[in-house]
Amino acid sequence: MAAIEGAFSFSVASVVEDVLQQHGNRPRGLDFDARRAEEAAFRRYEAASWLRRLVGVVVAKDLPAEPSEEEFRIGLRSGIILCNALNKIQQGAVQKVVESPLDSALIPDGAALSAYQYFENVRNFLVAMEEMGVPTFEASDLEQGGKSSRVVNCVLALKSYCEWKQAGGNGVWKFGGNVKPATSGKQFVRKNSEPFMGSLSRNVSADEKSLNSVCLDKDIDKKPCTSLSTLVRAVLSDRKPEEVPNLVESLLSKVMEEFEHHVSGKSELKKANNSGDFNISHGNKSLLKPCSQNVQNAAISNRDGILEKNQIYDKGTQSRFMKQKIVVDQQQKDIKVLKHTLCATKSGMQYMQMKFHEEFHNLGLHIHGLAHAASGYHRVLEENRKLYNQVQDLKGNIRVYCRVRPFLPGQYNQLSTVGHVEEGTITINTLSKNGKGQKSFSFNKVFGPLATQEEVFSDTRPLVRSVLDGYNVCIFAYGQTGSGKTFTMTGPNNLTESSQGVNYRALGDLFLLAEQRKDTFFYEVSVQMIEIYNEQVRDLLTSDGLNKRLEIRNSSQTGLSVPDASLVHVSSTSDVIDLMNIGQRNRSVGATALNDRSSRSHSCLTVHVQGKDLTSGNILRGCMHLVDLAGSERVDKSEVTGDRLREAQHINKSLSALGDVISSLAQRNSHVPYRNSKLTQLLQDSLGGQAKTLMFVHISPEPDATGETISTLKFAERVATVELGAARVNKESSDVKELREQVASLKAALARKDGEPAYIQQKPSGSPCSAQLSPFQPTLNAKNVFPSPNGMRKPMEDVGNIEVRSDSPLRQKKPTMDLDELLGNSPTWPPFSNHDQKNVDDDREVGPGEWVDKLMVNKQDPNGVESPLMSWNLNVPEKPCGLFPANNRFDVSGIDDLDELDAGTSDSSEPDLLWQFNNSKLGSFSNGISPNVEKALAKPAKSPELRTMIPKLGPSPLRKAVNGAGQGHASQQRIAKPTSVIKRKMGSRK
Ligand SMILES: Nc1ncnc2c1ncn2[C@@H]1O[C@H](COP(=O)(O)OP(=O)(O)OP(=O)(O)O)[C@@H](O)[C@H]1O
Repeated sequence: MAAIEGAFSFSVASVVEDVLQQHGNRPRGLDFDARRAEEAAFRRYEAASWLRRLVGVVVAKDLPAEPSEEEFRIGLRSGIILCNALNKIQQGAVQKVVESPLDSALIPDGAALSAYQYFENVRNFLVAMEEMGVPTFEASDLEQGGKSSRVVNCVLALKSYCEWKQAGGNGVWKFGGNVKPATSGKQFVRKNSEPFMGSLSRNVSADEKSLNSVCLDKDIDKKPCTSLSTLVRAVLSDRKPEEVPNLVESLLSKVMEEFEHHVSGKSELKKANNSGDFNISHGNKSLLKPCSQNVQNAAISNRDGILEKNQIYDKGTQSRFMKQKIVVDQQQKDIKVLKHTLCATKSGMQYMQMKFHEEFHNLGLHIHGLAHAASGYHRVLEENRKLYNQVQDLKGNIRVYCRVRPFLPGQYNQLSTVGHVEEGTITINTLSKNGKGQKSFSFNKVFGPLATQEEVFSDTRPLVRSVLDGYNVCIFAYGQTGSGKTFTMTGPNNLTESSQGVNYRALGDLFLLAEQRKDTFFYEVSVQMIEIYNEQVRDLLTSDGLNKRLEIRNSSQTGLSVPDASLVHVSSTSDVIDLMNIGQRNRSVGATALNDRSSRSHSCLTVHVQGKDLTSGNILRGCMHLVDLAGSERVDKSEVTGDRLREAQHINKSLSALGDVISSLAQRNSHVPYRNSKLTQLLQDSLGGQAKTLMFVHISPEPDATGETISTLKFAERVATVELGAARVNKESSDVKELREQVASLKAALARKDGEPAYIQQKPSGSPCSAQLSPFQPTLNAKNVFPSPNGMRKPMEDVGNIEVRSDSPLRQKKPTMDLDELLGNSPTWPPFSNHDQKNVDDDREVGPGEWVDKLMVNKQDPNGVESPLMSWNLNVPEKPCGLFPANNRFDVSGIDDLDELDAGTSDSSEPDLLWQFNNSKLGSFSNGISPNVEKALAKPAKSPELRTMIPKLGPSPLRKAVNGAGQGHASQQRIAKPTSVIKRKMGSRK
């Protein structure tokens, strides 16, 4: 029976029950319900233990090995165990298993989240089972008690499917049991015994049975069979023997009926599924007998139900499929559209890329062109700047750099008076009657408030360096008090390397360059430091310097304007720093509480450079004045008294003298009033000579200084227009030459009288110079002595700050006829080393006629020929009848005020002299002396004594001087004074 039951998978117990009911006597003592429950429990245990085995106890922790129906339901309610089991059998059958983070037992049934998760899992499980063709249950079966039998059936069907797969099952697995497909199993279940029959009749397929037989060793598998035979035996045991055959017959026929019903149901199902063969493992059609109408009807209705279900299922699937197809079609269409769009976008992008490249290329070309134009523009600008500077150089203009001081700490919230600063232009915001205005000024360079000391110096460097090439250089700082003059020239009080001013940097640069040139030149650098306070010149390098009054001598042969000031040899920047510290200390000694000396005095650091050319032996001399002027502001004299008033007067005097000199030079006046102040005297060589001059004009940014700022800038603009003589040199040179020739004629006349060599006496009428040159040409390098024809500013080597070799005749002719020098007994500069000291000593020994040398050195013959003066010098000086006393001194008795004399004799500039000269109508004179010369030469001398001497100048006095030992001092003066005057005039053009 058990075999039959197993083979045909329907419930024999229910058949027996039916039969007994038909026979009207239900077996006593038989508890069918208990049996059904027992059977259901066995099946549940089987399902549970299979699940536990399959998914592991850990995953199936909520599922006991032998669960009650409630435990079984709750254990599987989350769907996790089911899904995991299914995935174990068919990987990926349930794509996503929602694992509940909480123990499902702890979650209240009504918890929305867990309910949703369970539902998700269970639904996914059921769908997958459906797709596999495995009988399923309804999700609600897990939610309500009493329906777990269908779940058990489903699990056991899955188990059967698993075993089929494990046994190498291929193709489509066919379920052999008469279990309803997915949703409702009611058609297959008898109404009156649903719970029991559910557990007995469903899912016990032949396959399952066979699989069950595999597990025969387990008691659980034997129990249904055992209980069935026990049931039959129990039923038959209390029957009378005559009842047994009937009972058995009806029992068998009932079994057959059930069997046929089962078979026909299967076949219907098979047909409905178009599967062709009905899977009956041990089925044998010959065994089938005609079924009763009921069974057939049931089977038909069952089949219809299946078909209907299948149709519904198919329809659902189809509609789902259709929907999916529509979606897929739509998506494909979309993809096509997208592809098209992508293509269009791609080609658009390519086009744009191409265009971009094209434009980029064009832009590159454009930028290249612009860059080229810009560099060209910059080149042109640079070229312009160079040309401008060259023109300035050619014209000999004073360079003017303007520097704007930044606001000092605590002033930052003020509005600057400086509107705009460009390369060479500065615009000042002004306040006028008409409201706000602007005024622009142009200079060689303008440094804004942010300019560093290094930047300022870098534009000054070339000028400084030319000192080593033998130029005279003057750099002076101008501006009102507190505008930053000292800052630029020296630096701030707390000096650092980066804040060092022009003075330190200039000296540092000189040493650096001297070092670089040491293979070709030997340089010696010496320094003087003076201040002009209240029109008194004081030495800042000696402690008692403030008490000693020094004199300024522009024509000093030594090249020292203030020969009496200490001249200290320096060989390094640190030497300079030490010296400047001494200078600053000495300067501050003179300061009082009321009077900051730096604001009230002019200070001047003068650097003297002497360089010896190691190959030619030539000596270059250059000097550089670095001047920090007193504050330029106009002092209202009514507001100050006493010392302050005196200071103000002196400052005003010296600065207005500077202004006068500048404007005289700017207007090319014949008279330039250098002598009106010590300052202009000091700067005479730099302002009117062939020096390179740079003025730093400083302005403050404060609005209340606008008035001073404007007047400062106006002054500076006037300074910028001044031409330093180069243009005048050409013109003046020819005149000077003429003068020289006339003097030479005088000399020749003298010589003739004294039986001088024939070449002197035979002076050609046309050119007095040319006839006298030849004998000296071998010993005199005229090229180094005479000015170049174009009159351009030249290195001192060319224009006069040069000494030729010590053995040169020129070297021996040192001018000492300057009045100041004659009177001042000035020290020799520079303190050269031994071999040079000899030359210096030689210089001292040179006596009469030295002025000629000075004249020669400073003014060269444009034709490059030797001047007749030279020949005169070479022949005359050592004669006992010398024109000048050997001690180089005039008899100046009767000239009380040296300043007066000085001013009288050298107040005029060279143009002044020339003007006088032109007016004197020099041209022809008999006996080598023109009356005009007398006039011209006599004019500058203020002393009546000197003036009375001039008319006597001529052959006779000279002759007297040469011949007559009795010619006293006076006659020497008569000659000397005019020549001295000439020399001074020439010397002033140095
Ligand atoms: N370019 C600058 N950058 C920073 N500070 C500056 C600058 N120029 C000047 N100063 C500062 O301004 C103040 C006045 O400057 P400085 O003493 O150089 O003026 P000055 O014109 O020399 O005055 P005086 O006429 O009294 O000598 C100082 O404190 C100085 O450090």
